[in-house]
Amino acid sequence: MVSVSQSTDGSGLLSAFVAIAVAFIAYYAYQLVASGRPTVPLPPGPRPLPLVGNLLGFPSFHPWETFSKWGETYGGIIHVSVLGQSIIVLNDARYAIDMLDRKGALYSDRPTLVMCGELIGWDEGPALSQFGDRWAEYRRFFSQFMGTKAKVEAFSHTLHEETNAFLKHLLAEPRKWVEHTQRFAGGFVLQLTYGYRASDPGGKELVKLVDDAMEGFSEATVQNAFLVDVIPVLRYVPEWFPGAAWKRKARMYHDYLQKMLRAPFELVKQQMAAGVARPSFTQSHLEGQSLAAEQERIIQWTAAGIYSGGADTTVAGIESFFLGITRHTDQQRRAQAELDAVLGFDCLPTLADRERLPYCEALYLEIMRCYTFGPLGLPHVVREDDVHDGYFIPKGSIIIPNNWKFFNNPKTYPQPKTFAPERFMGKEKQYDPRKYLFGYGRRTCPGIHLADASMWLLCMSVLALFDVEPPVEDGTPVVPPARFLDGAISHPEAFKCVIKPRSAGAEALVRGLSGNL
Ligand code: HEM
Repeated sequence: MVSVSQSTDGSGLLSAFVAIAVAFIAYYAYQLVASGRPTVPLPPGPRPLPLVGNLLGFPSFHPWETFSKWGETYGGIIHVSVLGQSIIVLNDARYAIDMLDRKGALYSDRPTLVMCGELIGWDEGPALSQFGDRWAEYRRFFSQFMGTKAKVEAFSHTLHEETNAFLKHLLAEPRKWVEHTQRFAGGFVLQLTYGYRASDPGGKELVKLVDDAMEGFSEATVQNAFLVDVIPVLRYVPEWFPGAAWKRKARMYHDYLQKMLRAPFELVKQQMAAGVARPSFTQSHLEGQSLAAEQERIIQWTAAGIYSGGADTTVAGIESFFLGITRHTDQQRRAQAELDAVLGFDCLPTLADRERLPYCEALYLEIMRCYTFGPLGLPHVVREDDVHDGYFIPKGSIIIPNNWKFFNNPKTYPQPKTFAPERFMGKEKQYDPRKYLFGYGRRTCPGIHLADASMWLLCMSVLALFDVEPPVEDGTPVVPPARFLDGAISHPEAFKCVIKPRSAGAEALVRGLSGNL
């Protein structure tokens, strides 16, 4: 042990200082090695409180707006912590591409969501599975089924049939357009996955099953919407406990999910046994196979992943399109003029016409950007410690890409508050919003081609044959506000619009269409 007071000539003092400094350095180095932390700082962010971190300031309403405000102070990458859980918010798309896309092997896990994953049961399915063998198996099935535009073209007959049915419903009962949209989106994926039509007996009930189950998914994936995600030990609270209504909700959504997984699947099996099953994803994987229980469960979940992944998201996209064209009737007219010029009056577009309709395409993309229904996508988790752009990203951090902010970045989209489809035309074409909206890296939405084809065809068919306008009160159009609900998939708030066929010819065309009514 070194005693400073015993030294008389100063060299003892010096060696004592050196010894203390060496001890400090050794201790600090040990701490770094033990914790594995490099000597770089965390990304900046609002100051955390002891123990709870940023829990109190963490937004539960429209988090993308608060995240964007934080961005004005702290920049493109922000660190916050909630009860010791690191959360990294990305406000600059460059970070999302560099981290989630380019370092995909590191940034492709999912957070453990106690409510949505463990209690309701979604953690067994593709969207919340951790990066690993089972998840890779799901992705392999998705890719075989719908991984390219060419594969999706094989579904175009079914898509046209369901679009026709939608147009007929729209003509008959225009006020129920949201209900028709749900039926269209649910009905289309129902056919692909199980060969069952929404118009078949019991079809409506099957579509409702997915809506009920997806309501639980959407509600429970909002960051910290349920206290049990913040304080996991609450998972042990019994249902009868005062204030545990959320626990009963978890059971209700759990039951919906199990029903959604099993009911259509069992139906296909029964139909196959009776020799009346139509071709579908499920039928093709069961035909002539004797599957072990685990393999059967994977097929069941993959089918449910297609069915549930496609229904609610597509509805939100189509609702946003209706909102966009109701609010921007001049642009709606210009798109209709292009359709008339390219296809002729009272004609329906097909997927093959897409490239000949650049303004329609630009309108579709600008609505995705301005009226985004996927403001935060789904969160990723980093598997190991990382250093990115000089910042330390601790293993297990939840990464949230703030798509809403990306879509409002004036560097990528000049004058972002201006609705300008032209930004997606010509040589100066700006960044395609689908690159953000459908997620990142290895977890990029596997339904991207299917969703894009089905939304585009339905939206363009509506434009070709219907006018969609704001309601008129006292001689003045009442333009609906652009307000969105919370949720991983964010639907526009209910709004009114007036939908009429564009001409007698358009009406006659719709009446004559064949479709699964
Ligand atoms: C407008 C429609 C859609 C949007 C905006 C959308 C968006 C997304 C997003 C943002 C993710 C998370 C990506 C990430 O983690 O970075 C995702 C994942 C997923 N989507 Fe979609 N999606 C849509 C339609 C569909 C369709 C039609 C299907 C199936 C037919 C589908 C199936 C899935 C599945 C299974 C996952 C989980 C993938 C995984 O975690 O590996 N989605 N989607």
